[in-house]
Amino acid sequence: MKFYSTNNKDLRVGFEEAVFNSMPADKGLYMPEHIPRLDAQFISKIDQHSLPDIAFRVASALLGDDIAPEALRELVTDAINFDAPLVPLDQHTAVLELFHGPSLAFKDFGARFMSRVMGHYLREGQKQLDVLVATSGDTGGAVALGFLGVPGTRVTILFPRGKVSPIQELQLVTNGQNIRAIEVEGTFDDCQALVKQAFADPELNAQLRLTSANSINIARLIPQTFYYFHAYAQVRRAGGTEIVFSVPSGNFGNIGAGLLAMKMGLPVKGFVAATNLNDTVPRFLESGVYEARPSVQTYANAMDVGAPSNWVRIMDLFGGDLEAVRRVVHPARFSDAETVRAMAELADRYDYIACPHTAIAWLGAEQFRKEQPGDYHCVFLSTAHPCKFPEVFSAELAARISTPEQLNSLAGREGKAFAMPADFNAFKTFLTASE
Ligand SMILES: N[C@@H](CCOP(=O)(O)O)C(=O)O
Repeated sequence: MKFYSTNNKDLRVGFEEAVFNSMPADKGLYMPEHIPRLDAQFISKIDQHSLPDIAFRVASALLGDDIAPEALRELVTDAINFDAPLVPLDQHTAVLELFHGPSLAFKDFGARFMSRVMGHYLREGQKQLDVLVATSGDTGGAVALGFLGVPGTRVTILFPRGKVSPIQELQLVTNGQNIRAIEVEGTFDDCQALVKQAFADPELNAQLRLTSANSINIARLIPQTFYYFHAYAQVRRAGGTEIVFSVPSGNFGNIGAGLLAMKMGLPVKGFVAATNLNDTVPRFLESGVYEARPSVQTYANAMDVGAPSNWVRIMDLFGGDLEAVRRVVHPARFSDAETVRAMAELADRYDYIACPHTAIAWLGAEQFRKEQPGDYHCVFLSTAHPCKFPEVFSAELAARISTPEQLNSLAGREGKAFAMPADFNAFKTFLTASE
């Protein structure tokens, strides 16, 4: 499979180059040159397949022979070694829990797959790979665990100071070994802009072998399609056929992967793009005017993104046709007050404790059902375990949050983060000084 830049379809590169270069020099994003359709037979019998099986089929369709089948199967099975169960709340609504991996967030799908793809291509004696990642909360922790101790790699995580939850911060700053963290005086958008500027800086790229672990990297996006097919398989087992997915959205990689899955043949009735008050995309879908605004801090901090990177990919998937996007992607936005009320309602009505991001996705599903009643299944995505955000819950609800074993490894750990202004020269000096 070749990958083109969304800014120049004539620029085509192989998978390995797309992964390591992460972002084309023209600042577009890489997309597969054609979207393969999965075999209709396979889709019709998908309920007979396990998550690793589905993941292998989808990855093979997207990568062709870029990675040999046996190696790809091994890679996928090793990366996706945890489940993504669909938990029913009522007859027509279910939550897809994507937080059962090591960092307790859906980012483990992308980070684990990507680190293994890079491992597959890395050769001894090559220049050290400098992996840069900007995070608003969850991506950094997943990437850190994905690369911890991987020889030949060094990871630099940038996060906005004081804007991630205490547990997320521990996941970012306590890794040691080949993982370093920088707390940036600014927002996630500042962190993301610094990282993108680094990829566009010729001097830096002559000195260091830089790569991105954000969802601008196509290797982060591909594995996120797996769980949409897996959700469909589970809905089919429960006797359903038609699905609306409600996706908590920040950088728009998650819903972008869902739309890619749909283009590959996954039967979907529609998607809800559910945001917090960082609503650049809902505003765009409503008004047709794209205006990225500086992000504001909310309880659903991982979605505090003002300039979502992956929106260009979504427009590209629909050939730039906004009306076509609008037919499939339904916008929804919710305030902190609505989010907290939804968390309490989920607990009361269903005895389900959801993190703020998940609660926003549920609100999106509820809103869609009110607008378009019907016999379809609403699947809302749970992107992080609630134990990452105890401070957002009332004391009574916080006491009901389960403690997954993944949390134990953080207990009593001391961390370290370098403080830095949102200034490119300071970032560049940091990267080169510690070469
Ligand atoms: N929501 C993310 C922000 C980074 O987005 P990504 O799509 O590049 O992973 C986070 O939790 O850090």
